[in-house]
Amino acid sequence: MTDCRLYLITPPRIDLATFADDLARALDAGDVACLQLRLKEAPEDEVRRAIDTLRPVAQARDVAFLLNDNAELAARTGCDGAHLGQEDGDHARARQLLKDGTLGITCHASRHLAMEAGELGADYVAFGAFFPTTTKDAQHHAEPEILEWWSSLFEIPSVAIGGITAENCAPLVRAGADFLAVVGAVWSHREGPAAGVRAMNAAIAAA
Ligand SMILES: Cc1ncc(COP(=O)(O)OP(=O)(O)O)c(N)n1
Ligand SMILES: Cc1nc(C(=O)O)sc1CCOP(=O)(O)O
Ligand SMILES: [Mg+2]
Repeated sequence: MTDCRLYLITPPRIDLATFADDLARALDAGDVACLQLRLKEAPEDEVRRAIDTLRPVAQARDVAFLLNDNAELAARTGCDGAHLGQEDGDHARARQLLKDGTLGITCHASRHLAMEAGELGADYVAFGAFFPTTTKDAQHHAEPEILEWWSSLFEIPSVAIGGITAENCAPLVRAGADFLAVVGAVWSHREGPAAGVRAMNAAIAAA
């Protein structure tokens, strides 16, 4: 029995009028540990409206609501935390702003970046991209060995990301990933997002 859980990320662009219902159906379909709001290129007022609409949907289901890229806005709007990349500002300042909230940090395929993130108090470190992805232009490639190495030495949870699907995720679960972060595997699932959540949970359990 694995402790690995699903970490859901929104598509980069959403239609807020319909997305809240889609999200509720997806979260009701199976276990989801957290939802990251990742609206690339949206102006701040649009991100705020999305937070106001989607945060209650997630939090009512005990799904942690994390904001991509902006720890200050996350702290001001009742989010449970933020996910920051290496180019997303001062991580130490973000740790202060978020107080007890969750801070996740992108570490690509770098042991050095992961140890740095752990030292400044990250709640999880994210490695990727493990597989080709069309969701973003990923510049780094990670192998499952980095998950094995990390989990053998550190207690801080790891997140695996990048092109992960129900079909290819087993080696990442077996290598010790604590969370699998996905966009396409859920939102582009051929039978819809709820089926995507069910398929990911079944694959994690079977790994
Ligand atoms: C869980 C998780 N891991 C990695 C990323 C990538 O973050 P970043 O490098 O800042 O890239 P963008 O998401 O901002 O394009 C993530 N968002 N979530
Ligand atoms: C947002 C993101 N970050 C990545 C990284 O490698 O840091 S890969 C990625 C895209 C994840 O989407 P999908 O599950 O559709 O591949
Ligand atoms: Mg970022």
